[in-house]
Amino acid sequence: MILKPLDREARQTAARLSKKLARAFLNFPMLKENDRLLVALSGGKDSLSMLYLLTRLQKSWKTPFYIKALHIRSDFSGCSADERMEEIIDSWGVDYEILDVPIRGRLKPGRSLNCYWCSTQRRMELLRYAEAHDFGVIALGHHQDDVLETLLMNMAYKGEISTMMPVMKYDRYPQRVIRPLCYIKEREIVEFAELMGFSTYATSCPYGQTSKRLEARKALELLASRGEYVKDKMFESMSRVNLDYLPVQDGPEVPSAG
Ligand SMILES: Nc1ncnc2c1ncn2[C@@H]1O[C@H](COP(=O)(O)OP(=O)(O)OP(=O)(O)O)[C@@H](O)[C@H]1O
Repeated sequence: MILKPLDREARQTAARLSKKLARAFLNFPMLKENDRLLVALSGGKDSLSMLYLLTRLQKSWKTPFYIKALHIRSDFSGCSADERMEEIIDSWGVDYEILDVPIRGRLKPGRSLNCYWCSTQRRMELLRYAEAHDFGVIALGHHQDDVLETLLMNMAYKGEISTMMPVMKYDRYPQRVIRPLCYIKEREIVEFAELMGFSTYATSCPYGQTSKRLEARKALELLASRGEYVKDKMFESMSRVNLDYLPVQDGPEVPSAG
């Protein structure tokens, strides 16, 4: 696969998105000096864009860190990347590894494959690999739209205000999981992937998106039809929780209106 040489527009877009990535690094405790960062690479537009932007940022970031990409290749068709992904990463000079994991083969008799189970298996493999190879941080390619869709889904179906965190840790593992694309919109990634020449190269999982996520996506797009700034406002709202104006049970008897 021949990647397009970066033209002026691609360079400008890369610079704009790198600023958003740097903002995420500055606002959340994503990386420490000399961290070893494992980039989870599906081979799709999001994680490929993330890998490119991280390697770009690595050159100018105030403290050094090491990057390696890991792709988990599963034993069912349509969900794994092929040699084109390897060509792209090779052309960027990034260290990477492909790990074969028999996800379908692990299914108990009578159980069928589903999105949640598969991603949990993948997450466990990433954590195990990170632990075995001394990586303190794992980067996932979720972007701002993913974070906001999850916020809407958790409110609507879980009755809870919560979402995917820009930085988090599992109780049983010392690794940090980070989402460096949390300020970047899906539209921006689509544009960037187009300019970079890997937009047509997408892995498509046959078990696809859940209908709840698709509904949350439609709701988000409807809200943002006034302007994409609405997504930034929604993201910002998560750092500006006004408990005086949320009907918290067991809160003060009569909250003060200030
Ligand atoms: N096979 C895989 N190997 C390693 N990491 C993966 C794999 N599949 C997914 N991931 C990681 O989990 C993230 C979320 O996975 P999901 O399947 O939701 O992908 P996505 O939102 O379509 O992103 P992408 O465009 O990167 O495929 C990805 O961005 C990537 O960081």
